[in-house]
Amino acid sequence: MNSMLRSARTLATTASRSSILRRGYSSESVPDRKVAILGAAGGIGQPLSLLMKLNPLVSNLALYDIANTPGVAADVSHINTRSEVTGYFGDDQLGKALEGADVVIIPAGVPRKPGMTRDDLFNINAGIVKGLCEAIAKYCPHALINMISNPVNSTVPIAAEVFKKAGTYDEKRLFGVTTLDVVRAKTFYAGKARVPVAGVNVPVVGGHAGVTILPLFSQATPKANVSEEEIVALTKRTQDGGTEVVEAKAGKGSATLSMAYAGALFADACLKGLNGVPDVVECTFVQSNVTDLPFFASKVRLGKNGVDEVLGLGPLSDFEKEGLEKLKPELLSSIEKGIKFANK
Ligand SMILES: NC(=O)c1ccc[n+]([C@@H]2O[C@H](COP(=O)([O-])OP(=O)(O)OC[C@H]3O[C@@H](n4cnc5c(N)ncnc54)[C@H](O)[C@@H]3O)[C@@H](O)[C@H]2O)c1
Ligand SMILES: O=C(O)C[C@H](O)C(=O)O
Repeated sequence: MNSMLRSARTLATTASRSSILRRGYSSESVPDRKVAILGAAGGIGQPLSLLMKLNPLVSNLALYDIANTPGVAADVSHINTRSEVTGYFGDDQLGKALEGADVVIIPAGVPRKPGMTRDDLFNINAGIVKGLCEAIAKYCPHALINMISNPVNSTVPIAAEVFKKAGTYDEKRLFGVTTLDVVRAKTFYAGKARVPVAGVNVPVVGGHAGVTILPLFSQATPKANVSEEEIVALTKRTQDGGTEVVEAKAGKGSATLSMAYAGALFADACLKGLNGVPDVVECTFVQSNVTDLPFFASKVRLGKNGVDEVLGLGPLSDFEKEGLEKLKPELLSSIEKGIKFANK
């Protein structure tokens, strides 16, 4: 029995070491990193907590929610990976959850039901995000913020305004998580192009709601014989991906598992950037000069201070150019709605 336990322990240690080595580190050089998840007991929060517990770049995992985090934290903490896990709940414990955090991931807030748009979540989620960002400004003003709560097109501008008021705003550290759009675009493209999904890349730009989600299939790799008609259908399916899940869940919420996966990918990219791993590039919704809109999702190089460089759009097809012009009014109005709310 003892020898069985020993081999299991050796396997876990070897797995964790080799995954660190795969990420470009020597096993001695991985710095301590604290990640806080706000909304950790929710549909996204729980599987995201699990995935972040499996990430060897995390040394301290703080799980915060208004309730139920002690159970989630106790459960996840038994997994034999690197990070220490602590559960926090209620306003009184928010400061402790945030103190010293390098990355704060925010999936707190209500999800959609069939028939709703993401903007229909604004009235509840805007207040939740505002309150959480006020606490972030106080307890971990230098953390990288990964905003998942919808409507992302408005919650990111709300966060920016809260940080500006507190005097802590750094545009390099605030990210709207649009990785799920990229994950979907890759999956749908691989299916149509009949290529192995593992090697597929598709940038997705714009925002994170309906037509503001603009996948750039003209830049998808590997190149494949996909007709214009199929590109139109792939674009629509990517834009409606969230709604597809909301309808399939029929009142029981929106994407949680694929979102947890996407959120974990993006947080991992942020941690790698912080740790100085070169050439970490992800699409994300950030303060931007790429278009005339103040916030825009595009490829971003991540570095030791968060955003290292916001990359341009590259060549667009006529269909994508048209999509870009179409998305601007809606995206601008969602951004302005967020800014107005934060300043009222
Ligand atoms: N960015 C994206 O691509 C993407 C994808 C999927 C879902 N979402 C959004 O993520 C959000 C969460 O979705 P879900 O399915 O996990 O919802 P959920 O209702 O299952 O979980 C939300 C959690 O947030 C918690 N919460 C509420 N107020 C809080 C506060 N003030 N502080 C801390 N926690 C608080 C709740 O207690 C709950 O546990 C929704 O707004 C949803 O639209 C975004
Ligand atoms: O669609 C939603 O409401 C959730 C999320 O934004 C998604 O894209 O799945």
